[in-house]
Amino acid sequence: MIFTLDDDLEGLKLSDSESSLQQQQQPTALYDETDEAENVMNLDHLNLATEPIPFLGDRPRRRSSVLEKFPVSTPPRTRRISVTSASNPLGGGCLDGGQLLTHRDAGIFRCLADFKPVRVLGKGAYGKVILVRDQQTSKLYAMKQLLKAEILFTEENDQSQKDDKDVSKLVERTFAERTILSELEHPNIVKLFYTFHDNAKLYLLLQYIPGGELFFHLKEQGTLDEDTVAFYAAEISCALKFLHSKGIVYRDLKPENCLLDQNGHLVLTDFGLSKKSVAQQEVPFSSSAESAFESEEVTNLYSIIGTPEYCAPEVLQGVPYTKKCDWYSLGCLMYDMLIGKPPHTGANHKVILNKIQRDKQGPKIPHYLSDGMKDMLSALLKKEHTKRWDVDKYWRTPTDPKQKRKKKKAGQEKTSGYTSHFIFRKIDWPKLEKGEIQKSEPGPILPLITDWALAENFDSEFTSMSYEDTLKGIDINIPKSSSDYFKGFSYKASCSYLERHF
Ligand SMILES: Nc1ncnc2c1ncn2[C@@H]1O[C@H](COP(=O)(O)OP(=O)(O)OP(=O)(O)O)[C@@H](O)[C@H]1O
Repeated sequence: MIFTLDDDLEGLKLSDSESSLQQQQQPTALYDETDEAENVMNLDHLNLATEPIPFLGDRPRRRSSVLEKFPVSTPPRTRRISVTSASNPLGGGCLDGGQLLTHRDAGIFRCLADFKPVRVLGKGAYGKVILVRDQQTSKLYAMKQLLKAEILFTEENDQSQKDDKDVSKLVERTFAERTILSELEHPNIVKLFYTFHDNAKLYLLLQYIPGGELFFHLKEQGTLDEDTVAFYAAEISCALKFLHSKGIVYRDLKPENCLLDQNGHLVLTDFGLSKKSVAQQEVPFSSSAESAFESEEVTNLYSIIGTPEYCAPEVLQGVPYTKKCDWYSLGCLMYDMLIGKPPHTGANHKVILNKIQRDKQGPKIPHYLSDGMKDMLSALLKKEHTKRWDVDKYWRTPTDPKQKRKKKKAGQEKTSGYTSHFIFRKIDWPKLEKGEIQKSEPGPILPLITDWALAENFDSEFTSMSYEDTLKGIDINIPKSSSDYFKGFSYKASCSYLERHF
């Protein structure tokens, strides 16, 4: 039985089966005949999922869609992540040389036998995330597992390998999460300590964030008050601004990917869909790098990727897009925290895309929100990205009197300083940006944690799952030559990094 929270669909009298049948038979033009011709968009090339979105209780879990514009040659569930280099500029080890690492390698790398499973924390499209205990140190980690077979074989026929070009592209993208996370250190971004692989899987050993998903807390509380939303928006903004300054577009912001740490601070996880722009890869973080990034707009991306409910319209349209798509997603997430659902929902992804396209002025913002919050949401949720607030550019109000602000005309992009917005009046930005608030003050929601190993803030749907299968070798006949694809995946954070964070 599929439900939708969406008012527009509530009036439909069709039974579920009729409704989904009709949706599948509908032509995929987005507007009806009364709409302007230039706004009509054909979605056939997107190979959109029309299967129902899984519904769990009051709040449905949103799955990432991974779709490509040119062409849709691999199944939509195939992980599509992209990065052009697997190098590690921060000095972690990378020595596996392509052999199948089922053994510990001279004490440098870790292997599966080093970790004892405690319980399942979550499940994504490509495997489970398991809470594990390091047998040597008793420290807890979140172990994310990715099945190699998902990357190497097509979904229609598990025995047929994809062609070489396809596979190497997908493998390259599989490195993205490992590579991007190994280069980052930010209080609101999850830390990566080790990666390794064996015959069947790739493993990422991440910092365990015990407060659970924001999704879990939203499910419990329904909605959050404006001050709480402003606080989390500020923490997410710090993380996004940091990522953008490194040339990384996050692309999958949603409550399922926002975790709360033990002090109630927000930590972004799941960088599987993130993308690092080519031009930014070797550029260190500096003001000049930032301005080069702004002027070049090098992150013109094309992959249709993310979770439709939180995706910017330009991403869904398959036209080139930039880091601004993350600010639209932040608007969707804030809307969700305030209202209890993202701005556009529907029984399947196609319905959601149609609604976003139909909503010419952007989503309707409820009248009961404060004027400040309405102003913020409307600036972030501008459908036309050229009119959307360029938060990276207008992060602070300029102090230089020569940089006088032009008066903003109605409908135009906002040009005032983001951090000075009224909704952030209680945020101490200098302390937040330095990571001092994250260390010294509790966040607005303090997760209940009696014992870290109990994972009390994670859905029992996952914590009650069996993990036996996830820690056994899987008997999959992966050709030996395929091992080369994963050469360089194993990684260990530098000693100083490990010391700083444990
Ligand atoms: N570092 C962590 N600490 C605690 N829990 C985590 C951590 N990383 C992930 N999880 C849990 O596991 C879930 C799935 O992780 P993640 O989103 O990285 O997997 P995925 O396969 O990429 O998922 P999806 O297919 O939805 O994109 C998260 O939503 C979260 O509940």
